[in-house]
Amino acid sequence: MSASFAPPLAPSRLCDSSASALLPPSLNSQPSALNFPLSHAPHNILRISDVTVRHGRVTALDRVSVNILCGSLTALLGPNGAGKSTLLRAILGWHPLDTGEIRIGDHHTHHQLPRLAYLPQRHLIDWDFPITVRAVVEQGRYPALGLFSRFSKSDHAAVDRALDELDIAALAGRQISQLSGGQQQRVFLARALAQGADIFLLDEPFAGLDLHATEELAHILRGWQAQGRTVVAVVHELALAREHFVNAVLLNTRHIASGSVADVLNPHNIDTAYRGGHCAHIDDPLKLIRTATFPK
Ligand SMILES: Nc1ncnc2c1ncn2[C@@H]1O[C@H](COP(=O)(O)OP(=O)(O)OP(=O)(O)O)[C@@H](O)[C@H]1O
Repeated sequence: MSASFAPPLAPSRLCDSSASALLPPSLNSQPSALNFPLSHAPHNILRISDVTVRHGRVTALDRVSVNILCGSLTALLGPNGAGKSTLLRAILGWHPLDTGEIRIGDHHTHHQLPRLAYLPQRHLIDWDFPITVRAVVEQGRYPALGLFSRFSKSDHAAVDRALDELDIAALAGRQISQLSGGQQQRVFLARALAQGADIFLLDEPFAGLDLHATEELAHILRGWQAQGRTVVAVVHELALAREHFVNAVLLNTRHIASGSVADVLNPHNIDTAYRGGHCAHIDDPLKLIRTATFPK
């Protein structure tokens, strides 16, 4: 099954031809924050067609087709083992595809990797590693540097802008181990931003965040979307997806549904995704929907 959808909000500014004129002054004065040319109209920035990924004998994705519109804010949902992380990693080119193809716009992903920024799951990051906030954010510039290249003024400026945008400039000298979970998450988002990417693949960015940090992160992601950045985030809580996201993709090894959050998270789709797959222990999908519709 294939799906293509437009966000219900205004078209992405970075995705249309008048983008630079519409950008907020803070971004207009920061040309190197975005390293990629602006296109002429909203379009499908991620084109995932008939993708199968197997890990040995396990089929993680089975002929999944879905398009993600440029400048959209999309929650990627599904039960444990549904293939969400595999899909993000496949987009990054880290898993060979058994069938199908993934394109960034009209191009193969390997020509477009600098456009993609990835936030791994929290547990994959060594938070005790002795490194400062600024040094983590500087890592975002490394892929663009040659082997022995030094940081240029524009690299330092990109790091400064990312620290400012995530409001963590005051923490630049601190060790990441000394930060709260919400602050740590901002550091890694700043690293992604410093890279100059315009497509953000975030694996469970809300995991472990309290209500306040969740609200702050959602605010940041909505801001990115308003600026025309494309955000795809793995989300486990349906209520969170309903409250903070515009679009949703529901997976359970196969594509179940995609479109606006309201359309995707209906009882039928949730039942199909969570009962039909690995999560038969969820005995009341309607309860999930009630929770999703009326978050406490
Ligand atoms: N490196 C690997 N080797 C073998 N099997 C893997 C590997 N990575 C993932 N899998 C399997 O592929 C399937 C999809 O895993 P994936 O991590 O993509 O799911 P997920 O939806 O992200 O799950 P979760 O919500 O629990 O993080 C699972 O059955 C998982 O056990």
